[in-house]
Amino acid sequence: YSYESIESIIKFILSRTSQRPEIGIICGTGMGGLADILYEKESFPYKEIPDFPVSTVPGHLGFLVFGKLNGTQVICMQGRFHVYEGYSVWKCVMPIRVMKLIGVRVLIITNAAGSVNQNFSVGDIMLIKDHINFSGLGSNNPLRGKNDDRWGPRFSPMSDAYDLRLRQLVRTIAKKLDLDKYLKEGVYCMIGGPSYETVSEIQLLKLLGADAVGMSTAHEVIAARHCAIRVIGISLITNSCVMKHDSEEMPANHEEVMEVGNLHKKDLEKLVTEIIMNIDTV
Ligand SMILES: O=P(O)(O)O[C@@H]1C[C@H](O)[C@@H](CO)O1
Ligand SMILES: Nc1nc2[nH]cnc2c(=O)[nH]1
Repeated sequence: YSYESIESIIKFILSRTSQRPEIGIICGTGMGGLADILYEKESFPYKEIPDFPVSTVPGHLGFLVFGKLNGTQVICMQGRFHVYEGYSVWKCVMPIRVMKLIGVRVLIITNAAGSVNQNFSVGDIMLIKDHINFSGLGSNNPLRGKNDDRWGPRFSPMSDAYDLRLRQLVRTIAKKLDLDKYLKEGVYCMIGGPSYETVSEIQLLKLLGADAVGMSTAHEVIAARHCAIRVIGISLITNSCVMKHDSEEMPANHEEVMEVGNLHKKDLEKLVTEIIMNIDTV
């Protein structure tokens, strides 16, 4: 997508809504309900937006939702694009550039993830402090190819990808909401998927310093930071990864992932609502 092609997508969308949000949300698997916290909603099915990919994964509805929360305008991706769906990594992150041109300054990225850290429990919320972009370390990076300086520089730092002050805000809010017992902080590792990890792969990720593993987010964060959008990353721990060979534990499965997403919907809604209401303070 050239800069100009994103501009023409923007033209299509903005001619159909007067909302101009500065805060974006990406809903993880089973967390599409996050859009329910908005009112005065205007929803655009991805399939009706020119040049937009479509959602193919259960638990990702496929709507771009504009709406308000306590007077603050928000744009929400009810469904994200994964590389394993067959989309190129640059295509998966295209909506982030759309958000940039709409005026988004802060992006709250949520995902469902398996726990690698054995101190984490299903239902915990992991505030992402860093990521390991497993597939991106080779060359599957969303910024690969000719750089357009209108988005950002050729070489983008990532050592400060997950905004420190916003993380402090999330911690404070979690405490206030009495969610701090569920709040963990850690490193998210993105793998390509769609197969879940083998036991040996989980052991490897543990050695590398990963606390949770999933199939999204890192590429989105890279695209967001490249165009100077500040990022909050939140993983809902939906399953404990099997750490030992020949164990009787239940293998990871997408039904469980979606179910846990649904079960902890209210906690996430409360947290995200309060974050949005206080974002201007940092
Ligand atoms: O879109 P997210 O990262 O929340 O979804 C995770 C990764 C896979 O898409 C799916 C596996 O169950 O959940
Ligand atoms: N790769 C990966 N993605 C997930 N998404 C939700 N749970 C998992 C998991 O265990 N592994």
